[in-house]
Amino acid sequence: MRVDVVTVFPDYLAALDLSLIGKARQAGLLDLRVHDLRDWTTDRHRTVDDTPFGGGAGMVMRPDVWGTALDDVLGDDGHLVVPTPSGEVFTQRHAEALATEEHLVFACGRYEGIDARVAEHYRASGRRVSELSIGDYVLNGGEVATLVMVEAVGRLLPGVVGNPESLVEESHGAAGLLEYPVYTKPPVWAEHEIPEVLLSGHHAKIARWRRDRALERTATRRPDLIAALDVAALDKHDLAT
Ligand SMILES: N#Cc1c(-c2ccc3ccn(Cc4ccc(CN5CCCC5)cc4)c3c2)n[nH]c1N
Repeated sequence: MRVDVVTVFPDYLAALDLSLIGKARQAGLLDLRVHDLRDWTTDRHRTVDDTPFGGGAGMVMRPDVWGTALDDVLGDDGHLVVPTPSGEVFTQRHAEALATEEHLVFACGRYEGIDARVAEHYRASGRRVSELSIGDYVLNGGEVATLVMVEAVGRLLPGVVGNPESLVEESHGAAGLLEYPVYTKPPVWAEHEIPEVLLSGHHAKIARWRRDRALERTATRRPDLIAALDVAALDKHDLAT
């Protein structure tokens, strides 16, 4: 997969040189390129923003600069991803769908956002465009959201995560449940013991206990997920354990 990121803060994406995503890049599993939007400006001040039509606080990012940048970077096959507080909330389902793409281009806005005609223009020209938000809180730009989405998508690519098995059982996995609690040595820490069933070696009981804890957590912390629970997948998951 090729991923391009266009931003006025290229250094923000340095974290993608590290850990699993960094290793995936070195292994050639992920071709990640970060671009400075100002490289497409034409004035001596390398201006990327201007005042908003209709008034209001702050500045808006110019469509002309973004247009020349994205025309260069999108190529024929790029799927444009625009992080924005007004986007659809990004979920594991979005990560799974984006992980099937050959080429993603993330447009990181700043100020009060990118001129709305940019996303409109590429959608109207038949391009796949996803305007996505990573949650209901306000950030200062799209870079943090891009880091989140590139990590969530990148780890789903074949060969990136050592044990693909671990991708199946995760929170928000196939059955849509939160993750069960995990423990490791020592068996007693600060007078806290390990749930006995986990020491039993009885795999069916352990799987059932984990499923029950996941259900409990989900009902307590994310009742909204219970409503959307994929019971069929849960049963399949249940039967498989
Ligand atoms: N993903 C994601 C995001 C973002 C995000 C993503 C991209 C950009 C580009 C600029 N900003 C800053 C900003 C701040 C406030 C507003 C609202 N204003 C009200 C009237 C006109 C705009 C618009 C933008 C961004 C924020 N925030 N939270 C998320 N989950």
